[in-house]
Amino acid sequence: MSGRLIAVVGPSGVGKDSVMQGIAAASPTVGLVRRVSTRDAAAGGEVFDAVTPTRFGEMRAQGAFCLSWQAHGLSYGIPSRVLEAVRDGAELVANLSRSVLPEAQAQFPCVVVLNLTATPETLAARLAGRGRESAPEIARRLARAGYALPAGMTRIDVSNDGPLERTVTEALARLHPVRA
Ligand SMILES: Nc1ncnc2c1ncn2[C@@H]1O[C@H](COP(=O)(O)OP(=O)(O)O)[C@@H](O)[C@H]1O
Ligand SMILES: O=P(O)(O)OC[C@H]1O[C@H](OP(=O)(O)OP(=O)(O)O)[C@H](O)[C@@H]1O
Repeated sequence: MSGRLIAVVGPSGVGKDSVMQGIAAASPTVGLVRRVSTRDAAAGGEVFDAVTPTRFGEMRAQGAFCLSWQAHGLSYGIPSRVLEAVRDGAELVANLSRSVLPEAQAQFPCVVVLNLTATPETLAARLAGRGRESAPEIARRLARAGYALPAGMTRIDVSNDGPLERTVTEALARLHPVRA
């Protein structure tokens, strides 16, 4: 039986990486996808595989990614083995751009979108607190917060305005409902 990709999406600073890590830590059956990105390896935060833009282009040309996109002046890729693992039955959680959701739906046997939300005030405070981006870069990320999600996908909306543990508990309860 094929598995499922849990696509975690939402505006910059909403807590995608934090919630993904919480889900993987709390649920031994859910695996965490490690992205490839041209972001500086020393940037901190998310654990990812850092490559140069040239290497990223080579990898994409060689079919190393099942999904890839550009945002914030950076390139991001999901390794092709992720698609193979889901086809083989794995349940994996990945941080995706909202712009690649239709492509993810077309490629993967099953996708559920975990859409995280937070108020603009929360987003601004979290990005400033994270300290990974400059003030102009934070402003550009906040301007993208309202990016629309495609219709017609299985989607779970969860607020991450409150404590992280509460968000993780609610997300897991809705991803893995207990059947009587
Ligand atoms: N529920 C929460 N409460 C308080 N701080 C949070 C919460 N979720 C995430 N954060 C913090 O907010 C910042 C942005 O979180 P991050 O996971 O990097 O978001 P994203 O991946 O969506 O940009 C980080 O510093 C993180 O520790
Ligand atoms: O099209 P969007 O849905 O706006 O997403 C654009 C990009 O922003 C996020 O990247 P990244 O994790 O580098 O940034 P973030 O941690 O600030 O969200 C997300 O994972 C996408 O790669």
